[in-house]
Amino acid sequence: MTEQKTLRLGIAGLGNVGVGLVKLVQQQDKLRLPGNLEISLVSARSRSRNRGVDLSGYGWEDDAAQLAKSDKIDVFVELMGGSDGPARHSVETAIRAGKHVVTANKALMAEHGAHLALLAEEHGVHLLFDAAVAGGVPIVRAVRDSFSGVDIHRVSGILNGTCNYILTQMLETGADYKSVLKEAQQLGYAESDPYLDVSGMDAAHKALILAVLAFGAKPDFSKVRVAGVDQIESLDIKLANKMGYRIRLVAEAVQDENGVRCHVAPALFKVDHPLAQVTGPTNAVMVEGEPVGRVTMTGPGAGEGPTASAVMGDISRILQGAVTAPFGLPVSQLEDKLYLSSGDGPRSVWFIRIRLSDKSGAMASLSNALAKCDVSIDLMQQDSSAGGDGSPIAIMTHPCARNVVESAAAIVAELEACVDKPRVLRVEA
Ligand SMILES: NC(=O)C1=CN([C@@H]2O[C@H](COP(=O)(O)OP(=O)(O)OC[C@H]3O[C@@H](n4cnc5c(N)ncnc54)[C@H](OP(=O)(O)O)[C@@H]3O)[C@@H](O)[C@H]2O)C=CC1
Ligand SMILES: N[C@@H](CCO)C(=O)O
Repeated sequence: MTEQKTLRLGIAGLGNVGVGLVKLVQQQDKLRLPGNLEISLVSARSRSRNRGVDLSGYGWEDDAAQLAKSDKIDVFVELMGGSDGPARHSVETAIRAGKHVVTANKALMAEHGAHLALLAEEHGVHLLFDAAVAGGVPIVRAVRDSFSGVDIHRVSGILNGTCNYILTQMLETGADYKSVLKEAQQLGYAESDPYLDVSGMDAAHKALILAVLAFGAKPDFSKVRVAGVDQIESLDIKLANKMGYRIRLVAEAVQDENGVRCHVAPALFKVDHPLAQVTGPTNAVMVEGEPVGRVTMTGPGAGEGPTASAVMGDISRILQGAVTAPFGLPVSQLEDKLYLSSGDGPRSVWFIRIRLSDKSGAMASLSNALAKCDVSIDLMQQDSSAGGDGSPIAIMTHPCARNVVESAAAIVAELEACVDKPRVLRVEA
């Protein structure tokens, strides 16, 4: 029998995920790892903070980049976050020093992934990031490795646990946006800057990583169209619900004749649609391609334990050996094929939420404005119980292009009877 390999870890970042990883390493006897792990060095900003785990046996390094190149480690685990600054610097330092790297940092991989992957290829080290997309769901590994024999045409789903938690809690408990976001932060789902979550940026980082893995697209974050949930109000969720829909933040990367388009936006799904049934911090990712058909993976997308388990999966892979290109294909083979879709895009049904003043003629001016732009109304719902300024009205249109409905919304916004900016959301088939 061959002797079991031992890897020495250096962990930079002892927040939600870092502490989760330390706990897992401390319980490694219960796991099925193909070797042994030792934590040699750890780093965080505050050395004195009580983190609820015993760190007394590990060396401490104030500077993550010093830790990254220390002779005392074999694997650098980056769990600090941030697309630049210490995260980027220390990962580069580790790779240049010949250390394997594991990171959960999607912002870093989306914005500098090609550069870091090339560096890792040149130095013959692992750069693994399974935790960066969908937390505990092993979708990175599945798309990169298991589906490398599949001609993928679409990857889509719910990729941000915080937003999904906010959207479901606001509906289920009636709580307001701010208090639910605070809960998501307390539960360890949100980024240290939660703007990244609610603006859709975090899901966009993840969607871009999936686009690189699924389509061999060269990463370019400026080619991702992003909208978040920060503009969604309880009223929108309530009106959508009354019409039999749920709002979800959906991310998608699709290959078509023009290349690969990648976008993130809130959209409405019928209550019986599988994505409408994904609640709380759960993520769901659907991969469609030939000859496999459609595969959906669902599971906890955020939080200490699930994310740490994904980091541990990557460390376990390093124990197994064989270094492969971080994105599956070598960086030299990634192609410039991401493109920003134009406004006309595929035709769709749209949900428009408007607040109209209670003056006579208000409804007539609204339907005239929509008719002028060729936006035809399929269903209309009024919520007289909502209170506040104006009467909330929700409309489902007949299918039309995005630029058509957006021009109509801009004209409606200028009507004297319109109290605030109309909300326009795509209704998914
Ligand atoms: N939370 C989650 O559910 C998930 C998170 N991720 C990713 O994992 C990474 C970590 O997330 P999370 O644990 O939630 O973040 P936290 O904010 O909880 O923790 C960040 C940690 O990094 C430390 N840190 C920050 N700057 C430095 C620095 N310059 N040098 C050394 N340490 C530093 C902080 O130190 P201190 O504690 O002293 O302030 C803290 O311990 C991020 O990239 C995130 O996007 C990925 C998937 C899921
Ligand atoms: N903030 C992220 C963490 C997991 O990547 C989320 O809520 O999904």
